[in-house]
Amino acid sequence: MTQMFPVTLSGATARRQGQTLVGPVDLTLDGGGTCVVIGPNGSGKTTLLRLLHGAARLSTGRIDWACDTELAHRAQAFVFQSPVMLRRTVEENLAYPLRIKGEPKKAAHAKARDWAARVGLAGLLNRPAPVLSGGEQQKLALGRALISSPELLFLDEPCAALDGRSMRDIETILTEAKAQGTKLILSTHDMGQARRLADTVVFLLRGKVHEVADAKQFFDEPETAQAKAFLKGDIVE
Ligand SMILES: Nc1ncnc2c1ncn2[C@@H]1O[C@H](COP(=O)(O)OP(=O)(O)OP(=O)(O)O)[C@@H](O)[C@H]1O
Repeated sequence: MTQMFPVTLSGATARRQGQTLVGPVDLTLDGGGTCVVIGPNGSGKTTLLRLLHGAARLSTGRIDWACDTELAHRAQAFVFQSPVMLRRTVEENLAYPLRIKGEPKKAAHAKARDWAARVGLAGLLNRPAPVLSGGEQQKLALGRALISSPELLFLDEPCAALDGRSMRDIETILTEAKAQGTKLILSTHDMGQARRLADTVVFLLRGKVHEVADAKQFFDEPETAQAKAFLKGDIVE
C-alpha cells in the first residue's frame, strides 16, 4: 500500500487559453470511502479529477499526496467518460494492462477471464470490444481498470447514457471494489447515484469548490442556497 491519503490541493488552478477552468481550489480529501464530485455542466468536475490523477496540468498551486506523487499516480486508475477500447476481444482488452506490465500471457489471460466474470462479461470473452453495447463497454472499462488492483479509482460519469439495469450493475461492481479496499473518486450528474455511493460530496460551481461535506449532511441539510437549488433540480449557474 502506498498510503497516498490525505491529498491536499492548495491554490490549485487549471487555466487554458486565458480562461480559468478550475480554481483556485483548497481542499483536503482523507480517502475515507467514496468521494462524489457534483456540479452543473462545465463546473470543472472532469478537470478536477484529471488534475488529481496528473492527467491535466496545474497552472498554479499544488497537489500534495501523502506519498511521492509519481507513486500515488501509479497506484491509481482512471475510467474516462468515453473509454477507448482496443480493437480486440473482451479477453484481450482485459489482459492488456497486465501484459504491458510484463505479466506472462497465461496468467494475464486467466485473470482476464476471472475479471470478465466479475464484471458480468463472461459470456462475451471472444467478442470484439468495439461492437459491445454502451453498458458492456463501461463494464469492460471498469474491469480493465480494476484488474491491476488500483488503490484509488477515478471515474468520470461512469453511467452517463446507461439504462437503469446497467447502472445498477456498475454500482454493484463499484460497491464490491470499495469493499475490497479500493477508494473511489467519481463525478456524476445523477443525484440518485450520488446519494447511493457517496461518503463525501464535493459540490463544484464555476470551477470552485462551493461546498464539501459528509454525504448525509450534504443531502439532508446543504449549507448554501446554490446547493439546495441544485439538489432540487433548479438551474444553477
Ligand atoms: N483543454 C481545454 N481547453 C479549454 N477549455 C477547456 C478544456 N477542457 C475543459 N475546458 C472547459 O473547462 C470547463 C470545465 O470543463 P469540465 O469538463 O471539467 O467540466 P464538467 O463539470 O466535467 O462538465 P460536464 O458536466 O459537462 O462534463 C468547461 O467550460 C470546458 O469547456
